[in-house]
Amino acid sequence: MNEQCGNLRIAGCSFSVHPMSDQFIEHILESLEHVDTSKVWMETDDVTTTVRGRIEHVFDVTKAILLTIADRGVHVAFQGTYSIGCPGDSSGDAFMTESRERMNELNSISIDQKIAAKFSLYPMGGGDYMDTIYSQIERMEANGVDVSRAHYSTRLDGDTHSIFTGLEDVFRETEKSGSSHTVMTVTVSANSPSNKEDAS
Ligand SMILES: Cc1ncc(C[n+]2csc(CCO)c2C)c(N)n1
Repeated sequence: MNEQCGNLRIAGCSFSVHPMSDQFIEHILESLEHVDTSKVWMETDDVTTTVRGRIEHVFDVTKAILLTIADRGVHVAFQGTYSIGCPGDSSGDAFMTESRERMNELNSISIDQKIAAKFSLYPMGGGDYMDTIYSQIERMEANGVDVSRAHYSTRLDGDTHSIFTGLEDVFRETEKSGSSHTVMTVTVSANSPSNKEDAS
């Protein structure tokens, strides 16, 4: 049954995946095809794919696309810009009435994939933005993610599910803390040959 969510704001992510493989076209197109995107507005062009809708579906779909490619063992980079607070157009708004059940979590959860990530949070239009950023970085540590400092971003090492749960929590909490427009950029590397643990 669909819920009415009139007071929810539309979230979105514009993202690219870059599989380091001669078969990059197949990896990109097949992952976009394989993942259930029925609960988000979606558009793909030669640079990015944009998904828009409820926060849970935006994170569910982006995580599932990354995992679909990484699960094939290919080295893949992901870059995403998540945003909430920009007024949506009517075609995207229609997806805000979708129910909360995530369409890809059952498949995704069976995939065990370590990743390295860096994220940057930009809470705009409300309160002390540095306080918000520092408290959200602390929240990440509570999720069992290995958190370390980096220039202009925070590095996260760990399991894909812990990291994406943490990123979604950070995004939701920043929104709740009064930021009128929140932007979060996320860069991920999976199956990198230069991964410290694998390289010996
Ligand atoms: C998620 C995601 N969406 C779009 C592109 C852009 N792109 C680059 S190659 C290719 C397939 C052949 O056209 C596409 C769609 C991307 N890299 N990742």
